[in-house]
Amino acid sequence: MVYALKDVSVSMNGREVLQSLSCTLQEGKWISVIGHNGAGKSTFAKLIKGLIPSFSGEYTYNQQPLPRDSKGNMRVVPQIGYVFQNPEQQIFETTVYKELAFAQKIKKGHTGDTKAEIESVMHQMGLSSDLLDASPYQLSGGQKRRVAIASVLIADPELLILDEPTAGLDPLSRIALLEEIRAWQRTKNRTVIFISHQMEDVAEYSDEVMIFNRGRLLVQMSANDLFLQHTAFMEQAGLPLPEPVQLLKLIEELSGRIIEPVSCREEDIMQQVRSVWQARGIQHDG
Ligand SMILES: Nc1ncnc2c1ncn2[C@@H]1O[C@H](COP(=O)(O)OP(=O)(O)OP(=O)(O)O)[C@@H](O)[C@H]1O
Repeated sequence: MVYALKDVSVSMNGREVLQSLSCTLQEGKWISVIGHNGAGKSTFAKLIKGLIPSFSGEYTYNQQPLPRDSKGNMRVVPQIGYVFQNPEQQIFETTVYKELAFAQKIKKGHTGDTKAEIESVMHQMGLSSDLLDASPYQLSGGQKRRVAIASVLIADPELLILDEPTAGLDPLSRIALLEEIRAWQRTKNRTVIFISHQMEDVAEYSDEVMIFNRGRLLVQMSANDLFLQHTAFMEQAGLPLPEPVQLLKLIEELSGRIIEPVSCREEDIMQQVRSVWQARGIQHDG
């Protein structure tokens, strides 16, 4: 599956909020979307989901135009899941089970094995089945967020949009949640569009990164290329580098050596940094 935009512009209240946007979203990729407040990230996500009825340019799915209604307006794309910011605010059923059963019914038009599917999605999101009878309001913030995400995953979307899914979570809950989403994505080979202001998470999880700047897509490239080779794009957008990359640059400066980690993930960077450090220690000892 490939979603593609070609020369798309979006105007709202007479102002162009996305300009000449062209990109492709490939199957099985974790694509992070970064940029300052107001850069156009959420508008891009809504556009992909089909929530923006009218725009100029082309939006295709597997090279075919996406369906429109009789007035030519874009329709909501059902196979895309959208987790809005603070999704737990949209939980309204009295138990976790009812919330997920409701989501399953409306999103999937479902009449099959409700309970088994609900338990499976709970498991994917690291939630115990013991919580099925609990009121969502008894859950912790992290658990509530997971239930809200599970209610989107239950429709088995082929592309999942997450708009700042970890906002307000503590560091441990944040990592646990992202790990669960990554496990889901990898097992099913799904595409994730991840909007985030946390550059460390972006470096850790992304295959590709899209930088938005003032309504324009500045660049779409692999996370490794962006954070290890082409950091000028981050400077151009006024965005900070992930902390491990900042450390890498500092050590390079201090050691006078170019360090080439295999990826921009923290573990790979720290491994290289440690070996440079150790090599210097041995030199000093000698
Ligand atoms: N319904 C609307 N009507 C008019 N302008 C809008 C509307 N929705 C968004 N905008 C404008 O479009 C621009 C992009 O907004 P958008 O929400 O896409 O930014 P963002 O990058 O997601 O920001 P943030 O990081 O704060 O969520 C902003 O200037 C915003 O004010």
